[in-house]
Amino acid sequence: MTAPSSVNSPQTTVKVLSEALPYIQKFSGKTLVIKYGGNAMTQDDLIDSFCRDVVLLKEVGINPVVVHGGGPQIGDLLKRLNIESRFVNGMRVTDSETMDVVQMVLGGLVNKEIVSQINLAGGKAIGLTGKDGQLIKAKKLKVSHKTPEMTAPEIIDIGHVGEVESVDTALIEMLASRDFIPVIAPIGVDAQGASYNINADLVAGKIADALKAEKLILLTNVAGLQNKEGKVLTGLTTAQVDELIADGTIYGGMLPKIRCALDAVKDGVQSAHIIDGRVPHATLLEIFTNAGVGTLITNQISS
Ligand SMILES: Nc1ncnc2c1ncn2[C@@H]1O[C@H](COP(=O)(O)OP(=O)(O)O)[C@@H](O)[C@H]1O
Ligand SMILES: CC(=O)N[C@@H](CCC(=O)OP(=O)(O)O)C(=O)O
Repeated sequence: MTAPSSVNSPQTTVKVLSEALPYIQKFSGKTLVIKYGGNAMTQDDLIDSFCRDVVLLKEVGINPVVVHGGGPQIGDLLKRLNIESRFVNGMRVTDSETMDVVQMVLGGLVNKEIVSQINLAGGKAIGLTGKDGQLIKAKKLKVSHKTPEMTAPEIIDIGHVGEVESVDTALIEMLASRDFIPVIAPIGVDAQGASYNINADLVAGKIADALKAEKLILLTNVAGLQNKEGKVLTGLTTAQVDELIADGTIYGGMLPKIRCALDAVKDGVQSAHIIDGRVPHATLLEIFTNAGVGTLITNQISS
């Protein structure tokens, strides 16, 4: 039977596999925290290719830890329930009713979809929110807001939105050592048992810090951090990032992403990458090739 023309020749396949060898050797035994954004999981085939990539990583001895978002999926259900979505500095204003929806969508729908797809691809995924085993201890986030007209920033209350206080790395390490792939929804809990909605980028960054991960990979729905002309920027310093925020080039959902990437490399993660999750197998392309997809942030350049 003749192979379809879209299928690579055996030579190409073997070349690709052979090129992956140094990367497999470099990252084997290392932990990679991969944040899968809600905007990159809007198509079934993308979820499927992402989950297959995660299973492949585990099969070659790398420890993937998945943290997922689900902002658009929360927005869809809120809309069906006639509840308005509002954001301040890229964070969802979360009243009690919204918090219920956040828990249903992140801890239920989205988490179980990823777990199920990883398991179907042959992996052993375990889904957790930060409440399970008190994995993510959180406290209320204080948001300061300033418009050009204001002389000083004001602190505003955006409801049940949290920030990470601590991460139970022992639980994640125990799962990873038994061949499980942890799939974590960004919900935290405080000492009184109150739940917090936490931006998934911030959770991924803190988990990468706590695990001293080799890489933090943030999959989103853009090619990387872009300038106003749409060019992907890479190798940015903290000062350059501050300028891009001040002039409005970086806004909304990119704000927590770039902040957590800078913090992660400052705190010991080797590199952080903002990559295009709409590209099939974007994760493998980032890890196993020299292609240099998206925006790379390392500690050498982020001071
Ligand atoms: N400078 C920038 N470069 C690229 N994207 C940006 C930039 N500033 C803001 N964004 C916005 O950030 C979005 C990604 O963040 P977000 O919507 O939270 O995605 P995710 O669900 O992947 O976390 C992009 O779709 C884009 O609209
Ligand atoms: C406080 C806050 O904004 N929480 C986010 C949590 C989900 C998330 O971060 O999803 P993405 O990664 O897909 O954007 C939210 O409610 O949308």
